[in-house]
Amino acid sequence: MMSTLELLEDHRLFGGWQQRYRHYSASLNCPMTFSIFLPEPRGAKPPPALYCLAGLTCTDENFSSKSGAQRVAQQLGILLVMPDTSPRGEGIVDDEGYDLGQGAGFYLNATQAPWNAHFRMYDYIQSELPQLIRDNFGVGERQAIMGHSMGGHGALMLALRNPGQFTSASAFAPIVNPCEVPWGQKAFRAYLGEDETQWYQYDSCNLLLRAEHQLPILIDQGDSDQFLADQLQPERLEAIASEKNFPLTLRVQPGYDHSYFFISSVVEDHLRFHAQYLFD
Ligand SMILES: N[C@@H](CCC(=O)N[C@@H](CSC=O)C(=O)NCC(=O)O)C(=O)O
Repeated sequence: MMSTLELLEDHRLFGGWQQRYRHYSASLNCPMTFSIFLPEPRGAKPPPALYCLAGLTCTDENFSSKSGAQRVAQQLGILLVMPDTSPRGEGIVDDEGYDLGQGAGFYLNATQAPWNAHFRMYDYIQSELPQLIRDNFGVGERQAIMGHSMGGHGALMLALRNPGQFTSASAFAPIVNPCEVPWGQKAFRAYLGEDETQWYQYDSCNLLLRAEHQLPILIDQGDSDQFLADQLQPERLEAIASEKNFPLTLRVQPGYDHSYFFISSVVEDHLRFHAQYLFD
């Protein structure tokens, strides 16, 4: 069934258009919102899409209002898709912690009650939303994915699990080994249950160990990030990549923390990185 889009906001921005839509999601079984940046058309070729996944406590509006990515997206001719981070609203189960429930979907398909009624962010980002974007916007075939923190986990995990779907992946301060850190363990136990073998399919370190298909990956990490030691540790993924000759670049940025001030400082590099693979 084709989902109807309700336009919520429409702004001119850097020569393109920043819009926000609501639609009914069959994967999540509830209404969802997403933001999208449409660059000004150039020539007959439609723009490629870059999916931007946000982190814990975020909606689609954190990336759209704080990253500053649209200026370079307009220059390069890249369409940005900024999804919400979970199902949300009345009637959707939640948790009192900021790191579980609404705002903390972890880009997976929950198998455990009560979460499994709505929390299917993996299916939403992997197939439902890209199809919706293709059906409703002029968009090219190529797509790439990036994300921050929990969204960095989502971007890397989705790219590693779906060979050929994304031309490149990048992340700002990602959770790379959720099976081994408190944020991931709490979420995976609640959403996927006690059987840890069910967790591995959503863990980028585990996926990279087994990956047979390569794609270019860029990771930026601030060394003053308050979550670096306990939750992130991107050097774990870098070590596996180096062992496998996988094209992953980890850049450690001195003095930067976990905030959108960090993201906005390096986001231009990420768009230019993806542009190398999104265009002929
Ligand atoms: N409230 C929490 C921290 C929440 C937080 O820092 N969220 C980050 C993403 S963290 C990993 O996914 C974020 O992007 N916040 C929104 C923003 O606009 O900065 C705490 O108190 O520790």
